[in-house]
Order: sequence, then structure tokens, then C-alpha cells
Amino acid sequence: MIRLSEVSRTFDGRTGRVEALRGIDLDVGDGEFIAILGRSGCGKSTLLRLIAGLIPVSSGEITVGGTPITKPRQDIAMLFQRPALLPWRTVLDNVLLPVEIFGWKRADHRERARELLDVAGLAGFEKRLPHELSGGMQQRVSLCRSLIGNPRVMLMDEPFSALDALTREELSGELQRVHMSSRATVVFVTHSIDEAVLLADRVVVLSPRPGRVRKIVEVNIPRPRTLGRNAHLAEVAQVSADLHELLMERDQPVAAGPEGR
Ligand SMILES: Nc1ncnc2c1ncn2[C@@H]1O[C@H](COP(=O)(O)OP(=O)(O)OP(=O)(O)O)[C@@H](O)[C@H]1O
Repeated sequence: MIRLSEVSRTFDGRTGRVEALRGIDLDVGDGEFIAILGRSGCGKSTLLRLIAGLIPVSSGEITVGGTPITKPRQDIAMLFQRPALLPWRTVLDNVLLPVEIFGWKRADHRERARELLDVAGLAGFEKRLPHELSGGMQQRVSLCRSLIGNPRVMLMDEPFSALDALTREELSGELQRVHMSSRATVVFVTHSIDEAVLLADRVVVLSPRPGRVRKIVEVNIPRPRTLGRNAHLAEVAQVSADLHELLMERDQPVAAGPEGR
């Protein structure tokens, strides 16, 4: 679904040239959930913005569904760190905002909006205003809004990082359910090992300066996954420990050869 071939990106900043990403090769399968994990500044957000078509690659190519990405597309949705809801619109009307922006028929999407809110645990809150909801609930509304157009691809840039640990875990559970019901292909940027292990089919670990793929770790743990006591606690702990080790390694040579599928 998403293919990155030899993707590099440099920025010409005020203090000189920054090589944010170098030679990224990655194939993301249809319906797959990929987490991009790495230290601050290793190019995670840049990678997401490139896939979204918000900024161009310096070299290499990105295709989504076989078509090169040159600009933002309606079938690619993006979810940011903050919910950015319109304060004067109800929860339901916020979820339906893209329907108006893209000129789709509201009546065709109202039922889907209610379904999404239901899956996200917000049934009964349709008529509330954003300020009447907690931060976690607002981010759930934002998640529903990004899914209303049934995007083929969801790009998520640390969407839960402003929330407390328990709410993050709860939302990870909801995102797992929403993903299972939407089957969108997801690329999820995070600093959090826990989040990556709970959510991803594969975790792409980036190494910094320039950002490169250090390793891709498969997570073969049945869903839904939780951090609490459960049958797969030992496997969750093992993958978390492996990722921790990879993140803590410094100045190790990057895995050679093509990465991904
Ligand atoms: N518009 C820009 N102009 C100049 N340099 C930039 C720009 N955007 C990103 N960079 C640089 O590219 C590198 C990667 O930045 P990016 O924001 O992608 O990292 P990140 O892994 O998402 O970081 P964080 O986890 O802290 O959000 C950094 O060194 C950053 O300073």
C-alpha cells in the first residue's frame, strides 16, 4: 500500500544543512499497522509529512496504492498530537467536518459518524461541545473525524503524547478496535515503546542523524493487546526489552540491505 524507495530529505536551515532522513526503504502492506519508533530528532515527523505529501522528498520516491505522492490526498488522513476540534461545533459536527470540506453528502455519512463514535466509546456524547469533554475524549473525536472518509491510509503523529499514561493505554485499546473495524493502513509515530508494542504489526526503529532504518521488529502477539496482566505478558515484555535495547544502542552500524517487505 505504501512504498518508500531510497527516500532522503534534507533541510536548509538558518544554521546550515540538516540531513533529516537518508535512504529509507520501506513497504507497508494493505491494512498493516506500522509504528515508527525513535529518539527525538531522528526524523519521524519528517517521514510522516513526506508520506502525507505535505513536503517533497529530496530524493527517492514514495507511492501510496501505486501512485506517487506529490501532494496531500483525500484517501490519506492525518492525526496530530492535539485534537484541534472546532469549539463551537458539537462532537458529531466535528466528526462530520471533512464531509463538508470535501463536499460529500452529509446524510450519507451521519450513520458512519455515529458508528465510529460508538466504537470509540463516545456513544451519547454526539451533542456535546469539545470543552465539555476530557483531553482523551477530544482526541477520540479527532480520531473519528480522521476516519470519517474511510481513508485507505492513516498517518498518526504521536496522537496520544499529550495525555496521561492510563488514558494513553485506554486509547491504544480503542485504536486497536477502530483499526480492526476500519482496516486502514496505519503509520503511527511514537516515542513510546509500550505504544509501539501494543499497536503495531511491525515496529520500524529509526536511528538518528541522519534518520535511517536501524531495524524492523515484527510483533507477533495476538490482539487486543494490553500492558496489564494477560496471557501474553511475557511476549510483550520481551519485545519491549528488544526495542529498548535497540533505542539505547548508540553509533552502531545500521542494518545493511533492503528493509521491510
Ligand atoms: N522545516 C525544517 N527546517 C529545518 N530543519 C528541520 C525542519 N524540520 C525538521 N528539521 C530537522 O530534521 C530533523 C528531524 O526532525 P523531525 O521533527 O522529523 O524529528 P522527530 O523524530 O519527529 O523529532 P521529535 O520526536 O522530537 O518530534 C531534526 O534535526 C530537525 O531539526
